[in-house]
Amino acid sequence: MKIYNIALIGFGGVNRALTELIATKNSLWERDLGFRLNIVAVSDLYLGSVISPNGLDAKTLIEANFAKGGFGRLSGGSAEADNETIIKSAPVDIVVEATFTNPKDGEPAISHCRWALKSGKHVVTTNKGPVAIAAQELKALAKANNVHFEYEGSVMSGTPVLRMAEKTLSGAEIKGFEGILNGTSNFVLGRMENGLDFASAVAEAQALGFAEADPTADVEGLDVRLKVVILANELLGANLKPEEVSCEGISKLSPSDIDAAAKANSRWKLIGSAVRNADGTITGSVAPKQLPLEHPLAGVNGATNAVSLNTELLGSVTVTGPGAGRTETAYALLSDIVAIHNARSGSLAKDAA
Ligand SMILES: NC(=O)C1=CN([C@@H]2O[C@H](COP(=O)(O)OP(=O)(O)OC[C@H]3O[C@@H](n4cnc5c(N)ncnc54)[C@H](OP(=O)(O)O)[C@@H]3O)[C@@H](O)[C@H]2O)C=CC1
Ligand SMILES: N[C@@H](CCO)C(=O)O
Repeated sequence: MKIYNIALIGFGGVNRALTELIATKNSLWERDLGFRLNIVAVSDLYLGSVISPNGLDAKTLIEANFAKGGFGRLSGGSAEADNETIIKSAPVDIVVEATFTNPKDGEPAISHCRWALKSGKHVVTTNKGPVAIAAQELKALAKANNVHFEYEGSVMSGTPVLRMAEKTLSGAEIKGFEGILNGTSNFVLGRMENGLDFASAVAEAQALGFAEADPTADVEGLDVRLKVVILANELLGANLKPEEVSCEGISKLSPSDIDAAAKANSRWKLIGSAVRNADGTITGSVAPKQLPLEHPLAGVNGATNAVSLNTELLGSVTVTGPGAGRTETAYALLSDIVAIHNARSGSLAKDAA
């Protein structure tokens, strides 16, 4: 049985949810997946950082109500978030990057991933910045250092879309996609249809753990823009940068726009899409669209996301599932670790044969 030592960078909703899963499910994972996870280091802007080579108790990490700088009171702890030292020096196999997504330049998360990969550590992340802005560089670094860079949760939370397409749609010739790719804005639009005002609906999405640290990224479409870039680059072989994707969010939609759509048997949805043009170039866009109720994406509600992949050989293939949520996104991290475990176990078996 394998034990993976891990470092958590950022200890907000997602990494706390992963810690809760570790506290309750390690024995199950040992039996069903063939590994356990051992948290050896944590670093968080608010709480500080801590390294404990033998491992930190996951239950204590969750239940202790640490104050600002609280990790400084632990053995091996500091009141400062010394990410660089933790990432480079902690004796871990996997760095779990779940700090805030910076839609402008992806930092500091890109540096976190770089430091980890250069130190020979696998990276699993739900952070969209490094994947949308620096995937090529980070994948090359991973390859050069014989480690993995995995990021299933960067699109549609724990709902498998990147790995599903890569593993099961090879040869189907994906020509484009359109989807609902932001849980917060979809949730907000639904709450507004029920008569709630925009600000209260955003506050609800924040309380439920769907929204970004700065929810402007959700409602102005910046988060979807990163996801369109990730999907286009991964599934269509594009080389898009976020600023090349046109972007409009939902903040200009008024209650009367929402009512007018309902009277016309339709619904506003924030749609992210990309298409391969006749000349081979790829065009991506993010914009609110008024969809007739019979449209397949019109019935996707709350924080659920869906993406329809337009393929040459299969026609349209639609994947639907949670697009946000703490535990749902922690599952994406687990799925990345399972992928690493299976790939490493497979190559060890091949070496032994
Ligand atoms: N929640 C969700 O449903 C989903 C989230 N994601 C992505 O996963 C990541 C984590 O999300 P979530 O846990 O919800 O976000 P949170 O805002 O709850 O947590 C992020 C944590 O990281 C800390 N942090 C921020 N900057 C740094 C830094 N430089 N060094 C160390 N710690 C830092 C924050 O501290 P402080 O609060 O003091 O700033 C906070 O504790 C984000 O990138 C998000 O976009 C992806 C899919 C779904
Ligand atoms: N804030 C994002 C999280 C998932 O990336 C959303 O609401 O979809």
